[in-house]
Amino acid sequence: MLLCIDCGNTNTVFSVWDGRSFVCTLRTSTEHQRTADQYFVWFSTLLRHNGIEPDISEVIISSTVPRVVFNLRVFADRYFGTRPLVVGKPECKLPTAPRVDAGTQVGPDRLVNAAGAYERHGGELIVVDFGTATTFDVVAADGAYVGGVIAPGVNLSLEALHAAAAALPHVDITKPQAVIGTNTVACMQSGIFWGYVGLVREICTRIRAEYDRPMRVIGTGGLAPLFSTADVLFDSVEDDLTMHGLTVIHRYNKENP
Ligand SMILES: Nc1ncnc2c1ncn2[C@@H]1O[C@H](COP(=O)(O)OP(=O)(O)OP(=O)(O)O)[C@@H](O)[C@H]1O
Ligand SMILES: CC(C)(CO)[C@@H](O)C(=O)NCCC(=O)O
Ligand SMILES: [K+]
Repeated sequence: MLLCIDCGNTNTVFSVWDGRSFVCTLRTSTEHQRTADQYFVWFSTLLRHNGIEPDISEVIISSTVPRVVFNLRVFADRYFGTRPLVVGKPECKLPTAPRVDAGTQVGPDRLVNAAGAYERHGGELIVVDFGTATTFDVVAADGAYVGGVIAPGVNLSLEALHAAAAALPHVDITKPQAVIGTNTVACMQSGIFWGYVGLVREICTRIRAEYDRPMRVIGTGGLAPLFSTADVLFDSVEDDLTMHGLTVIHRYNKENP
């Protein structure tokens, strides 16, 4: 089985692919101190808890945090006897090379999202991912990542508000009943929720105008379903887009050694 690892700045997700579907998905916070042995204890315990034998023969990693990759490589080697494919490294090929400024290191999660979305939908897409950052990835007709937008993530904006203003509490993100809040929490929730609805709508409108072609918009990440209840922001919402992209890139590398 193939183990797909998506390491974000906040969370790391492990998903086991049996060739047809994801049989198990596990989430842990991203910590660069975590050792290969710690990963294995956590991973094998939870797999067994889910009734799955940790029978992993291949590993693919996408990491936005460079320093966690070393221990994940040791984990793959020590416990599964395999050399992982690491997205963004020269030995990991992409189905279509990105077209960006020379020397730019595109976040591997964005390259993976582009590959996953293209495989499902074909070209001319905007992928919106609500992770630590809210990212927009533009996918051309041939599947290439050709640029995008990086905005602060929803949780990050809320945390910044709480951290910078003594009287502002920590609040959870929800869709507020009204735009005009009549208490502090409601005011903050409204600012974040409707502010991000506007941000997503405006950025997609401007990308479409600049690109000057019809484009479909795919939403992904933990908060995409919540934002899709507010407005017609997305043509489709997919919670497994990054994981799907990892299987696409893995297959491409197997078929094009
Ligand atoms: N209503 C909600 N309010 C706050 N957070 C939510 C809500 N619904 C989902 N989430 C959060 O979304 C997160 C999952 O998002 P996702 O995996 O896309 O990004 P992340 O893990 O936060 O960031 P990264 O991938 O950059 O590490 C989870 O941490 C979950 O707590
Ligand atoms: C923007 C994030 C943090 C989103 O996870 C990640 O994709 C990243 O670190 N990117 C590097 C810069 C870039 O994508 O252009
Ligand atoms: K993510």
